[in-house]
Amino acid sequence: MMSSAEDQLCLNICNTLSSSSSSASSRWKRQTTQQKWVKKKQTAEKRRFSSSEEDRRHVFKQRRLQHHDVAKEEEVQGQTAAPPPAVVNPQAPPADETNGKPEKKKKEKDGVKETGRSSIKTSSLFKHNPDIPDIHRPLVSQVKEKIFTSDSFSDLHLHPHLVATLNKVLNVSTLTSVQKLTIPALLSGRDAVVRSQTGSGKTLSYAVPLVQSLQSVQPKVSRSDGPLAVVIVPTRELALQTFQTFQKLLKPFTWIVPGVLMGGEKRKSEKARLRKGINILISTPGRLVDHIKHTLSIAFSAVRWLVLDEADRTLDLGFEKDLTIILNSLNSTGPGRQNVLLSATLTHGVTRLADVCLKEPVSIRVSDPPTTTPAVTCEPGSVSQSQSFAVPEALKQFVVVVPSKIRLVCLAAFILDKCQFSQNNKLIVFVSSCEAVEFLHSLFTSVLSANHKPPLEFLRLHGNMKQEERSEVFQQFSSSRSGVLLCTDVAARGLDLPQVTWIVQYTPPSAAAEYVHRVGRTARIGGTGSSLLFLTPAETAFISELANHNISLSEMKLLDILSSLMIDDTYKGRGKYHSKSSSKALEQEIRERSTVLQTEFENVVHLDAQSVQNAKKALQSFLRAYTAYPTQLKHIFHIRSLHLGHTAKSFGLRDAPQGLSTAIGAHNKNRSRIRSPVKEQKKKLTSKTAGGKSFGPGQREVRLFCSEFSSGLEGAGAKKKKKKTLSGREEEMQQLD
Ligand SMILES: Nc1ncnc2c1ncn2[C@@H]1O[C@H](COP(=O)(O)OP(=O)(O)OP(=O)(O)O)[C@@H](O)[C@H]1O
Repeated sequence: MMSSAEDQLCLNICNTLSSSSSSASSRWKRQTTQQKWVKKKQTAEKRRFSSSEEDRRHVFKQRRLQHHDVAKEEEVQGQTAAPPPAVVNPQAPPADETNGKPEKKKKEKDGVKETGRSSIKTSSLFKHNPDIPDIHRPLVSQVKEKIFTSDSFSDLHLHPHLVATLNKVLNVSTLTSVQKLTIPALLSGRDAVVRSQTGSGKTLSYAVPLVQSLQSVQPKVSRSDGPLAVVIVPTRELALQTFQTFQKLLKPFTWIVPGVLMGGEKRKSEKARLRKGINILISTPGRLVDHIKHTLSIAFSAVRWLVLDEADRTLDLGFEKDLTIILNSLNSTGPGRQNVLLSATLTHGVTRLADVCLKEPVSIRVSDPPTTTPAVTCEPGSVSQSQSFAVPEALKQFVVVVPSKIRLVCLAAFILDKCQFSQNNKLIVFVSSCEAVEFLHSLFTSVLSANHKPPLEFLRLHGNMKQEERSEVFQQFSSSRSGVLLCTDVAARGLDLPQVTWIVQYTPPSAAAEYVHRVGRTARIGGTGSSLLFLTPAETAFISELANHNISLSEMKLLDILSSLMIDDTYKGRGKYHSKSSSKALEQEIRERSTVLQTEFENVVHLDAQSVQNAKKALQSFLRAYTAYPTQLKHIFHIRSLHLGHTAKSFGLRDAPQGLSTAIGAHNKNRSRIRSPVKEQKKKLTSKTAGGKSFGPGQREVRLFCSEFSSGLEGAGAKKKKKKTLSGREEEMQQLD
């Protein structure tokens, strides 16, 4: 029979299914939940039993050990008047009152209660959460793009060695839709603005005609000619990837030399390479500007191609200044050149840029618009203003609505489900700041990796890492078959990482376009993939915002995700649950296990002063990034709607930290909400280009503050000064290049 304390405990856990959970549970299809996790468990078991003999022995050994430990623990508990179970009723009399141990009394005073697991502190995870609203899913007609055509590269009258290289080295023979439209247009000498969905082969659509054109130049191109083509891309990793593509394409044309310039590399060695001669110059904007200013040997007199890949990003976040310098420099010396702008998200910014630097461009758009217009358009003249975005057809898009407090556990449960209990999943998790990436990386490595066999592999990528490490991680994740990459938006654009199965947006993107690029890291070139967007109950209007851009999401239920904690007993609750219990009991056990996991996170975070400090830093950077959402999304993502205490929990902090208010904004003590951080910046940016035309008013206040692609070579003083005014997201953006 249950003791009265246990009865109380049970009651309390049911009570903790308060507001949010109760409304969720009323919608919760009980049978389905139970069936779902039983099925999950069976699949996981099956997988385990079908694995190698060694693995099997290992699993059994683990289980034996666990049973042994549990038995031992029970034995000890039996001897020491049984401490309370894993989750404790906060209203129940403190443990020390029953056994009178002074040590426990002290911890109670600190607002921390002990559980059955040695020194596990409880966390009221399911209490006082906001209701999870019913999701309104507007009707959306998704924009579709056909990826492949029936034509092949050999139909394009390219140099036979180029076709052979495409077939044998790059393993491609059939043209994609965007390649079929773009390659002939560029071969005919036209400027072009190209929009097609992520992973549809845009790189080859400009790289093939560029190489075809340069290999035919007579007399033959030589290094001393300097740059004949300049390709601008927004991030270092993308620069590296693009450079590697050119290296492959140029195998038969050894006299044409590609080269890459990017922040983080040694400027001196780049200067030396420029002196020797680079014919196809791939660069991030900030570093190119740096060389324009400081490297005498850089000369653009022979440039006949300018490619701006991810052109809308190139214009985002106040980077127009760099682009103006580059265009000025090219215009002042070069002959007539061909210009190409590409992106999966053609926005008004790109249209303005097209007006400025393109001559009668062909507008190439591969899409089946939501209206009845033709499936594929290729028209000269004006560039499309459309704001509807295409996402890969085989991409399954999900959203989960999670109260702030439960976010961390929900992410962990999702990762465990995909990486521990299923096979061959490769996940990218997007987070809004470098510090938050660091925090999650170290927390998950110490809790999730340590608790599971084989250990889960977590990698991280963000702008505050040394370039060497960034490249290493990029290559490592590229070649791995499974694992989790925690990253900032530094990995959102253009990266072609093979076999990524899930994209998780743990913090929502700053715009629908960014959403498209993030999810575009999976389901590439006709492949399958899935994505999951985390939103808090206050942020669900973002679903309608995405619907405005023809993006439709299906809902994944929070409890479904958390139920993966039932698959094995690593985070077991009180241990009374079995598969034949009621579904109410199942929900209760899921919540208990979630609480056990959250408690483990909190224990690790509170292990020492340094790790508490790291969690606070991560929280602070998250809050700062939150203030950087653009004005038009502030009604969805406003710092005021965040609950500091709840948000702190998602960083493993037991309480809302003091002293954040000066950096983030005053902390409203009554409501525990965060006040608006800074007065919204009203000034608009209008920068002039070489042609004297304006790119138009900047849409984001952050444009005023930063040059996203700064090379990091400015004086330390200048850097320091800038930092004072930047938000977390902006700081991260500064590190992109
Ligand atoms: N014709 C083709 N046949 C098969 N694979 C191709 C073809 N063209 C390109 N690919 C492959 O498709 C993948 C995606 O190509 P790419 O990176 O150029 O896409 P993208 O449209 O630029 O994507 P994003 O918008 O995300 O930058 C690459 O691995 C590339 O090698």
